[in-house]
Amino acid sequence: MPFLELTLPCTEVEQPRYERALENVGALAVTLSDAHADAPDEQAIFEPGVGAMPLWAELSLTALFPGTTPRELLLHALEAADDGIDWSHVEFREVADQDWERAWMDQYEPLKFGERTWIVPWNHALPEGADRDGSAVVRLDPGLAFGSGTHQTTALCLQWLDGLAGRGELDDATVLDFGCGSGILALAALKLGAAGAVGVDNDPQALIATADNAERNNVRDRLAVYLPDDEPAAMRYPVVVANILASALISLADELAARVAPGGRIALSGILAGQEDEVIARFERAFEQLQLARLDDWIRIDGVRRR
Ligand SMILES: C[S@@+](CC[C@H](N)C(=O)[O-])C[C@H]1O[C@@H](n2cnc3c(N)ncnc32)[C@H](O)[C@@H]1O
Repeated sequence: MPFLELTLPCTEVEQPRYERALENVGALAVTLSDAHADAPDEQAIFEPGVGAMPLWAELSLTALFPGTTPRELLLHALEAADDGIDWSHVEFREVADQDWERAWMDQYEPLKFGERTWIVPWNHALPEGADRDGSAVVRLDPGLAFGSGTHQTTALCLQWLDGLAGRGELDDATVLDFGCGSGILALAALKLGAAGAVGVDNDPQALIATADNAERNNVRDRLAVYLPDDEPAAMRYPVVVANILASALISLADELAARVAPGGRIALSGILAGQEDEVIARFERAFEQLQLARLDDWIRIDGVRRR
């Protein structure tokens, strides 16, 4: 079935409001990308996903509607949904479904993180090295959820988990993956020795992708998935990883801190270089030994929950 694709520029601040309006008028999927990613390579790095995050300074928001949707009617509906937004800048084009959803996966190759962590596309042969004893292999089909391993923010979290495993700090732990997307981090933690994992996401499609990937990796019985309000509030985790936007980390700081057991560890990702001080300022009361790691323009902050 062909789709009608709507694209419009937006800023990180505008993004949630725009996304809400698009979803309210029935968008099948809403995706964000770098407004200046013209080169095919950059487009390939972008991971399509319902509820994917704004990860760049200037964003382009793209929404998908059934191909039969009349454009004029859609614009009227958007104005009715939120007349405070200037919808005159939207652009339309028709796309075939395979262009939209999965074309990028043709370039998806196995990836190694740290000493032993492998992310291998579900349909790909196991690469040399991944079959060695001690390797932790996650078989992944991100589907429409964010989290294939190709984004720097995910890579920073996988490297962190791999490092914890190297020091035996995941053994028997239950890991909370807040903003689980495809489930990539929760699954990596399980493969690296965690006893259990909990994936939380506010996008129901991400929870489906996470559960499917858990089945694919034969760890479904050790992984629970929840929408944020359903996750048992009394749980305290020795290891928490949250790869969401800096602004979301800042507003969720107290909630996330409350989830980490005293002496437990947290890694925060999705932070653009330049945003780290603001994030540290919100987390330093609850966490000590804060450390920064950087990959390209992206920062990871990790720390230990004060006792
Ligand atoms: C950048 S993706 C990370 C996916 C995966 N954990 C990874 O590292 O690749 C962020 C995920 O967080 C989810 N998310 C964003 N804000 C959230 C919130 N306030 N509560 C729960 N999930 C959220 C999004 O739906 C998305 O799946």
